[in-house]
Amino acid sequence: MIEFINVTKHYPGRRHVLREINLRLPKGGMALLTGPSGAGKSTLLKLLTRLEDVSHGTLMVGGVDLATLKRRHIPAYRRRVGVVFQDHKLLMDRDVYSNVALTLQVAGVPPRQIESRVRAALEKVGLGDRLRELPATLSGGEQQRVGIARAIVHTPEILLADEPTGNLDPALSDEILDLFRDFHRHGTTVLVATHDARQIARLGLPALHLEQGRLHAPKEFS
Ligand SMILES: Nc1ncnc2c1ncn2[C@@H]1O[C@H](COP(=O)(O)OP(=O)(O)OP(=O)(O)O)[C@@H](O)[C@H]1O
Repeated sequence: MIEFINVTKHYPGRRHVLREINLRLPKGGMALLTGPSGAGKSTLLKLLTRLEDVSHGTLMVGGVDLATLKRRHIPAYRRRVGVVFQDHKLLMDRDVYSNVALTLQVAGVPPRQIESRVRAALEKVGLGDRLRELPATLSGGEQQRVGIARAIVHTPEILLADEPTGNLDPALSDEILDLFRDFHRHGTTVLVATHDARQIARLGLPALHLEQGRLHAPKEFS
């Protein structure tokens, strides 16, 4: 469960970016986060990953109050929350396998577990036979799949994505968003920020709409 209770966020020297957000996204639920550029979508996702702190209010994720989460517990928390970015932030001089394995190595996962987990994650995104290729030899959609494999290799409870199809053509966008829906069907809580009106209409998923820092959500989410 993700729960925002009267959450407000402002950056130093700026007026409020998010205002009194109230939201309950149940465990295993999926929603799209929509709204115009600058509405605060990325900021809301950054609060969930503890890249930014809440200014006022309470944010609970899977029973954890993020305001009181100790710095030393942040890495363990982040393993419970996978994140996919628009520009996938891959290491271009490392192959597909290494890009995904690195996150397990950094987390101190025993080396004998790493190979099977990386292979399983890459299988899930349809890249099980591309392990030794460099990102530059993959299409944009395939690179995004590597980013998704990296986000799910810890089998997170929650998967967040910030404009994951921003650079992709419509067919590839469909594939990527269908992949997120598959993870949701397997029990992962999924929140995807997008301003792609076509996807919003096609997926028929609940839309949480941000406008000038205010959230407009269907009744069951508030
Ligand atoms: N680190 C920061 N410091 C100060 N202001 C910021 C910071 N990050 C974002 N902002 C401001 O907060 C507002 C919301 O930005 P945010 O990136 O959350 O919006 P968004 O809805 O994700 O936009 P886009 O769709 O263009 O990515 C913007 O006015 C932005 O300039």
